[in-house]
Amino acid sequence: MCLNRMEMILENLGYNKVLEEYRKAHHLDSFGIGRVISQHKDRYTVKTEDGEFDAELIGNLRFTATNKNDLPAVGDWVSLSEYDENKALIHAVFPRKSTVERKAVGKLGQTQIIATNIDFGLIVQSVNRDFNINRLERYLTICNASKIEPIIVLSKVDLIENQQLEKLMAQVKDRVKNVPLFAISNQSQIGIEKLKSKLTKGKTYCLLGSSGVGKSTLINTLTGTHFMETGEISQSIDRGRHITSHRELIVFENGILIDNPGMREVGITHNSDGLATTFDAIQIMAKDCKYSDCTHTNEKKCAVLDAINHGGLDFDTYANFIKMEKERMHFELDLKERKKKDKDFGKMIKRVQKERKNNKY
Ligand SMILES: Nc1nc2c(ncn2[C@@H]2O[C@H](COP(=O)(O)OP(=O)(O)OP(=O)(O)O)[C@@H](O)[C@H]2O)c(=O)[nH]1
Ligand SMILES: [Zn+2]
Repeated sequence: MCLNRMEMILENLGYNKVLEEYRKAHHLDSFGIGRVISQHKDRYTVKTEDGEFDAELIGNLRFTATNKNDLPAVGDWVSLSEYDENKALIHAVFPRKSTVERKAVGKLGQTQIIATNIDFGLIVQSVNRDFNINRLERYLTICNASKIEPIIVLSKVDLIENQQLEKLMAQVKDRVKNVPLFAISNQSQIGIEKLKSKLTKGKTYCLLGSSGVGKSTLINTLTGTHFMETGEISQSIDRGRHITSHRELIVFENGILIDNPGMREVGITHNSDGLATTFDAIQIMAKDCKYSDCTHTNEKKCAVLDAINHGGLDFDTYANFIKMEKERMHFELDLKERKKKDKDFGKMIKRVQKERKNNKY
């Protein structure tokens, strides 16, 4: 297949056939196409074949959005038209292949999109203070729930002895099966080339992990640039985030990287598939439980509890599963409650409207 220049540039940004077909089917050919690389409130930076645009939504798009999550987010493909030098209007958001979400802080049962159209999640965990397999499983669950392929990156390996690293790697492999595992150091550059060779042009990688594990530094190491301000430099300014040169989505020769500055706390939302995939051993065992709605906590003839008693299931894995399952149930309850509130509110509005109509003469 012979690609023209536009297609080449867009393909490096992650553009593909599915998006092109959508564009044709929805008669968006007359608009330009680009990818949202950063967002500041209702302003977006959109990267296109002609460079970067400062873009806003056309009014219609803003008013027809039923939910905040319908609006563009970092990673989205959009149709746009230029109206001034480097200024553009966004007319449409393309359907998303995947979204990474988290629980919206302080908002009952609501989610907030972190990034969209992600192919892989680079779960970064540092081998010193941050190392925690339960948390690793939590991030794996988020990936699985979001239909994103996980890759585990143990960082800061310069801080420990080789022997200790081998022990940690064995621990991870023991609990987490079939997920690629890399050990790297931004400091000594160990493992960087190996990780880089695993990344592919045109694929989008979202960095996930606690604050301070070295995500921004890893982006700098991989791209060989200083796109990201890292913790050390910017600690004095507003706890280290968002300096103006900051770009949330970065294109380099081995793919597209999205940093994730917001990932302070990771919560499990309503998608139960994520838990099932992460804990598929438990899910398979659960088929043998006597009750189909078994909670695996106190039931008789529970295959999962049996497995623990007979050494067929690691207790820590089980405990982590139960903890996250509880969180998921809480989230679901919150969601139901919010829906009910919305419904009650809708009824109230209707009633008031009716009363107003009846009072007119
Ligand atoms: N020893 C060592 N320190 C590192 C390494 N990589 C990063 N650091 C340090 O760890 C600190 C945090 O690094 P960042 O890259 O800012 O971490 P981050 O994950 O992006 O943090 P947030 O932006 O808060 O999410 C900085 O002081 C880095 O210099 C490494 O490989 N080895
Ligand atoms: Zn059971």
